[in-house]
Amino acid sequence: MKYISTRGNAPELEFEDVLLTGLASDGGLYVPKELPHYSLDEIRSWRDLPYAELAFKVIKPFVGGAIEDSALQSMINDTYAGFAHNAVAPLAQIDNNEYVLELFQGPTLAFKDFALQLLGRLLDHVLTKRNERGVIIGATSGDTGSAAIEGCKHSDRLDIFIMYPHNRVSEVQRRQMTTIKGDNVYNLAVEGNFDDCQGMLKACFADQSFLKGERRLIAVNSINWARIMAQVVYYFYASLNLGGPDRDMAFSVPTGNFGDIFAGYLAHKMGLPVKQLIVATNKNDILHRAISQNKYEKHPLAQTLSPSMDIVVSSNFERLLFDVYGRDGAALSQLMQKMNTETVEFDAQGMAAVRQLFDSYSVDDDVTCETIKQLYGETGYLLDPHTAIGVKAARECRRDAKTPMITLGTAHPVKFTQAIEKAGLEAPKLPHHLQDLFEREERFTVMQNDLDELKSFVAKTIFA
Ligand SMILES: Cc1ncc(COP(=O)(O)O)c(C=O)c1O
Ligand SMILES: N[C@@H](CCOP(=O)(O)O)C(=O)O
Repeated sequence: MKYISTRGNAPELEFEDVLLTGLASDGGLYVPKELPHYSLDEIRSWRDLPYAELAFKVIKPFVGGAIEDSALQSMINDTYAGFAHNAVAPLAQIDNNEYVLELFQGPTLAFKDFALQLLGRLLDHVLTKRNERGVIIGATSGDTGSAAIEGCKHSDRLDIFIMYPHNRVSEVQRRQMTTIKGDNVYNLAVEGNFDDCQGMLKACFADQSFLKGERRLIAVNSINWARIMAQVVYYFYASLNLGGPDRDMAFSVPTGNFGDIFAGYLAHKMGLPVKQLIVATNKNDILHRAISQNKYEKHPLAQTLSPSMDIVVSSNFERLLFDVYGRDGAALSQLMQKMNTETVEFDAQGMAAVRQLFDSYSVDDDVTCETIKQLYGETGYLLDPHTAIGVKAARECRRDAKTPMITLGTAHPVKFTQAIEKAGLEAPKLPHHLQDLFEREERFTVMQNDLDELKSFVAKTIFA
């Protein structure tokens, strides 16, 4: 499998090199040159597979021959054996034909575990084979950070630096990152927001001279293709468990960096019958406005009760726009420059095609809390605020009642007790493995929103 950059001016890479990078050298994101496509018969034949076996089927073509089958299958098996539920991604029914796909059964209680617990293993495997060391710099609004640290903390091939917006993640999220003991783990509390952190991360890829050519810079955010690849699997899994591929499915996806919903779009392009994908946003609704009004206009980032989705510059939207612009890297490159500084209207025909599959909806904090309360009252099922935004959007945007509607349950409610309490409900208890989280010692460094400070911190640490 070959990978190309969305901006059309970077070398084509094979899987291993895509895994060991982040942004392409032209500033774009890597995507497969050609996607695998499956017939309904092939997809149907996967119906009874356990999650890890299905994951192997879906992931293998993206890896190509880069990793032997037995090693790949065993990394996948080990990854999902660490999840709390035997089904790995169980479906909870919340109404007639309406479901939550629980993607929070992994060790850090958010959907990020699906890709990041595997990514840590893949990175370690490939770096060991090449006898190389890598530096991870990651940006998180709360969940990617802890999942990446959990996935990479055992690797002596990696140093991992995670930037998060100081005082803008939940207390559980922060403690999940800052209490991990590991000589290779550094938490950086940046005086800024998630966009600032992600902006610095991208700037590090653009100029890597601070690593003196001695270390490889690797991304754990969804700009890394391997993240998206692993997230495609659960769309197939959910559908197959509800009668797919012999019926259409609709998915509502709490959205920030557009990685998770982009994985759903890929599943559809790979042959899975998907009737509707709903982009569910909080008050940071740039994607909702872009899709519903064809107007891409940045508003200042708002702090909400769903902090993981407090994102304005949504990286993976570029991967969708690449298709909207007929995979023309030069045209997209110009467009992306324009989107940094101007309000942009996208190609009308391309956006009309997008709207055949995508709908969007924005939910504010009050309605998020009302949704948590209402669903708990109806069913006794407790939603986290991000998933609540998905459920609300699903109910508002549903096109028909016959198609099963699956909201991606992106996090466990215990991570976001502020919203649960604001909804007038009692916060759940931490699971057993995190029971002493509030007694553990924290380690983090507060840092200005300053690229030079970040680069010199990283360089000083790894070359000490
Ligand atoms: C709990 C939760 N829900 C939803 C999202 C949004 O996912 P994406 O960034 O892939 O759009 C995130 C983070 O990105 C998250 O942590
Ligand atoms: N919500 C994320 C933000 C980063 O998104 P990613 O999927 O690109 O890693 C977080 O919780 O960190």
